[in-house]
Amino acid sequence: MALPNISVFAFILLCFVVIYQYLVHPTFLSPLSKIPNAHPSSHLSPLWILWIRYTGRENRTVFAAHERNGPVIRLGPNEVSVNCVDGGIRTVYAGGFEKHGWYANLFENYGTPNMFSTTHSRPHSARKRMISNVYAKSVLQSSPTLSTISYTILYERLLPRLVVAASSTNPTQGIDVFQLFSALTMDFVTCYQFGLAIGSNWTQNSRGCEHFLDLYRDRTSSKAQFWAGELPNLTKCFKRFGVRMVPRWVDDGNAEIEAWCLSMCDAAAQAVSRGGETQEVDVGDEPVVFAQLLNAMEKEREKSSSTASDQSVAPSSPTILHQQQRLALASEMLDHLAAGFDTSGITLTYLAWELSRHPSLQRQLCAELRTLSPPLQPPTPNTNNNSTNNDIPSLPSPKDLDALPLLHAVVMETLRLHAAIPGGQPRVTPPGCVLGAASADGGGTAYAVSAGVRVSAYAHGLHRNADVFPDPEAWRPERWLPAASDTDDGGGRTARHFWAFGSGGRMCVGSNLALHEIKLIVAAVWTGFETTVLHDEGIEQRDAYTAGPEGGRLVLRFEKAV
Ligand code: HEM
Repeated sequence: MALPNISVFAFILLCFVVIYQYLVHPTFLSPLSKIPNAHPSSHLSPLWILWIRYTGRENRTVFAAHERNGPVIRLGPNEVSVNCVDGGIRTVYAGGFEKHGWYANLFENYGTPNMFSTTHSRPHSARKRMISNVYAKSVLQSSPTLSTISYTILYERLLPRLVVAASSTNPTQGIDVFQLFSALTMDFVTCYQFGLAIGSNWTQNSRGCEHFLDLYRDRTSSKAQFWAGELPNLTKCFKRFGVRMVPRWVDDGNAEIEAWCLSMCDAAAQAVSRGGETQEVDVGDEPVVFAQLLNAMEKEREKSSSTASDQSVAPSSPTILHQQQRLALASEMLDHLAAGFDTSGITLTYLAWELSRHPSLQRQLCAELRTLSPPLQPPTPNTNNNSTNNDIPSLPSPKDLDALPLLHAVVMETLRLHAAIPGGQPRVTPPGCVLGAASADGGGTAYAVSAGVRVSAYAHGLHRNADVFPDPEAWRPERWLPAASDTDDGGGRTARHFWAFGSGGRMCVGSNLALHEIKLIVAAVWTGFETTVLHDEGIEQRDAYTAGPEGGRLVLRFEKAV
């Protein structure tokens, strides 16, 4: 008789524990219970937000939930989202909260961490110190290598293509600029990483570019990212039993991309060692980013081997890299290459789309670009002496380019409305975290949040705050002109809400390179040409972490500007 009583008692106890753990605590007792739910089930289970992510609706849905419930909302039992500056991005990102494991799940290459995928602050800072110098604005603006690369890409690769396109008499013929801009930005970033001789030349190799973009889109497809990023253990477990949540071709494509980047790294390592021996590397062929990281790693290795008690660590030659170092370099390079080309290509595509639909603004921009000395336009044939040689063109100064107000406004407004990374940037709360802000007039609420909670902000939502950006869905570059910013504390509020590059210690390290190359490319296109839209079906932005056009293309017609 005693046994059944014990089992009944144990069963009832178990029910109580389950009810407490999964219902009472998350609903009433957890510090998060005071935060408004994005969905009626958010406090009980992560299933709703997982489903929203799986179906590719996260950015829009989370923003709509913020509109209903305020700047701090609960997405799941252990997850919140913030959509404000004070008590939001200032606390989380400027506060140095560590990255969530989602980054390591998705962004490691060769099974090796890199700056972007590293979750903990200390190893991240060590890597950042090694490399960030080459992306500093002053270094980029004075780099003879970047200047040679820019000249080659714009004058020898891009402008001849545009001249041919603009001389076509067929009014239905155009250029897929999503592909063209992806090619150009890939060429910029890989040539700065590895030098002109090793970096890509996709601006003149559409087939190669198309093949890579196909592989890359499989790698970044919503479903592949969902399984690998959100449910990595389940995905691995399924795979062990032969069920592939991420299709084999995605893994094969990844392997091909990794092999391509590794081959560029190996070639760059050889170029560095040849340069060390002969000092005869052309300025445009210097592998700036790769060499910077390689040298920093070598210094680090020498320092640790001289302090190590075991002095038997063999010295390495840059050409014979240890496999571990070789993969660490390649993982970093592949990350910069991917982070760099896709985001800038997307930005240029939306900028081109908006400009092509705003012809009068296009003409104003053209006039501004023509004030540059020299303007960045196709070389004119030298007719004075009947010579067939063209005048040798040169580039405008980076500082003059950067000082053009309308160009800057057009770029900023595109980055606001069509942020290339509109998705959540997940971090983890430390102990003693408070989110949201109680204002002096009694409005707003501050919430104490326990440690270990996933917290994200989204550029998609921050950039649609109608108090800061009136009529937020409209593309209005004038918001960023000096006259407009005079009206709101000198542009401080708009600047604080601008989050296209993130903020804090994990903010985009390549933002200066991105802005520089984007402005150069815009100047090269719209100084001498006018564009109109031929095909823009599928131009809506994907709802994803990195978000290009749904249709994967935008076809524009190019004509010579008068
Ligand atoms: C328009 C162009 C670009 C946009 C909108 C952009 C945006 C961003 C954002 C939002 C982040 C933070 C992401 C997060 O924490 O989840 C980031 C980080 C990063 N970006 Fe960019 N990016 C651009 C161009 C570039 C370029 C050209 C490079 C490299 C050459 C680059 C390299 C990186 C790296 C390495 C990180 C990680 C930084 C760290 O963890 O310390 N990005 N970017």
